[in-house]
Order: sequence, then structure tokens, then C-alpha cells
Amino acid sequence: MTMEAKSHAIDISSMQRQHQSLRLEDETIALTVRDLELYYGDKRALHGVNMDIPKNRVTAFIGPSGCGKSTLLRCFNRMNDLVDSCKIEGQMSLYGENIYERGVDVADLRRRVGMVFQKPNPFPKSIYENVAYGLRIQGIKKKRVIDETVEWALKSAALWDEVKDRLHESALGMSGGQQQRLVIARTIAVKPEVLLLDEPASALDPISTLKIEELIHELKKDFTIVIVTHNMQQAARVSDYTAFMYMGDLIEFGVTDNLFTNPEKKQTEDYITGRYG
Ligand SMILES: Nc1ncnc2c1ncn2[C@@H]1O[C@H](COP(=O)(O)OP(=O)(O)OP(=O)(O)O)[C@@H](O)[C@H]1O
Repeated sequence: MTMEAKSHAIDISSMQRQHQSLRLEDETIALTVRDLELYYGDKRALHGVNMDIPKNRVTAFIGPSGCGKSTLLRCFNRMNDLVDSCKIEGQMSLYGENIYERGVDVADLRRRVGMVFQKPNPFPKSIYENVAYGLRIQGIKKKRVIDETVEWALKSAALWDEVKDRLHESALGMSGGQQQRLVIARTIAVKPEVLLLDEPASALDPISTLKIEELIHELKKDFTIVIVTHNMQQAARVSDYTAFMYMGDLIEFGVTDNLFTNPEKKQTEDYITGRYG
């Protein structure tokens, strides 16, 4: 094991948390899902999903390919609006405000509920301009404010030390793992309330993956995080709560440690023990 890998293994072990005391009843709820049905054309992709997602926690969505994890994640910032055939019934709210109410400013919703995708997608601009982008869109012009926010976001994304001497170089020259942390910095620069992460590490090498996992652990102090992952070990390592989905149904939702050690439903047990999926 290299020194770098070793130090990350130690960091990860320090992330082991005592979850036994977590209870959804004690949490402040950020996102609420009620009787959510989603259709792509005639095909129903989500079946009556109900869920409460707690503030300043990491909630993971797991389940076999095609079970609807990404579809559900994309509902939280209305990314499914971009799919013509998509129809949604039921309710979804952010701190009690209906996300699907007529008149909701979708651009503002997407600032409040930021999203990071599987493949890092930095803009073909400098590192600095990638992070400043959302601030400029918001009309912020003061250089001092932009400088300070760029530094804050890069520090929060655990990237500052690696890039502070080359802020004006192209983001496209960074490694994949650095690009993904840059995209996270760009997303948090506009101070969202929720971060949606759709398999954020699945295109990355193991060391970069561990850095993203450590980062998620840090970021939950400031943000509510929802992560889709194919990797059950990753869900167990990074999340406080886990939702297991199967063929469009939410089968089980609970404290991660409980769901992995003592699942209530047989389908959950079959999945986490590798019997299918
Ligand atoms: N834009 C779309 N148009 C039509 N059907 C879609 C669309 N996006 C997803 N689907 C279908 O909806 C279902 C759920 O897909 P989704 O991508 O949400 O699952 P997933 O659990 O995230 O899968 P994976 O783990 O493979 O990414 C699948 O049957 C998929 O084929």
C-alpha cells in the first residue's frame, strides 16, 4: 500500500460513526416526498414513493440498475422537467415549499438544490472561472466577494492547496478526481441547501474516490446531501440514512447501520447480501 493510500485508509477509519443514536423522528426534515408517481410515457418508473430526507445528513439511494434511483434524485431539482415524456404526480417539498407548484422559479430551485453528476463536467474555462461562474450568473460583480467565495468553495471542496497557484489555468488540465472536486466547489459556491450527488465517484480511481467520500463527510456539516451509489460499501461508509429501491418502489428506508445489519424486508436483505442486483 502506498503512503497516500495508507493515509486515506486511516482517514476513512476515522469516519466510522456511531449511528445507533440516530432517529429520523429527531431530525429536521429538509425534503419531503409524498405519494410520488413518475411516468416516462406510459411506463411507470416510480410507484408511490414516500420519504423524509433529514437536514445535514447524508442519505444514500441504493438498488439494482434501473430501479429508479437517479429518476428520484432528479425530481428534487426538477431535472426531469427536461424529459418531454416525463409526468409526475404526488408531492415533493423543500422545507415545506412545494417544489412542483406552478410559478416556482426553477433556476432558483436548482441553485438551492445543486447537482453533481457521475462524469466530472467542468466548463472549458479556468479553475477560478469555473467556481466563479454561478456567482457571475447571480449578478455578483465585486471582485473581492468573488475572490473570497472562490477560495472558500475550493477550500470546502478540499482542493485549494492543490490549485491555489494555478487558479487561472484551464480546468481541463486537472485529473478526473480534481475535476470532480472542482465541480463540487462550483456547485457549493452559490450556497445551495441541498447537494444531489449522482454516483459522484464511479468514474474515479480508488484514491480519488476516498477523497470524495471524505469530502462528503465534511460537507454534510453545511449541506443536506443525497447520493445515488451502486457501491454498497460506499453507501455504508458515507451515509447516515439509506433508501433501498427496487423496480420503482421504495422498499426500505432507515438509519444506514440498521439497514445494513438488520434489514426489515427480505428484499433488502437479499440485495445487501448479494443475492440479486
Ligand atoms: N429519460 C428517460 N426516458 C425514458 N425512460 C427512462 C428515462 N430515464 C430513465 N428511464 C427508465 O426509468 C427506469 C429507472 O431508471 P433510473 O435511471 O432512474 O434507474 P437507476 O436506478 O438510477 O439505474 P442505474 O443504477 O442503472 O443508473 C429505467 O427503467 C429506465 O430505463
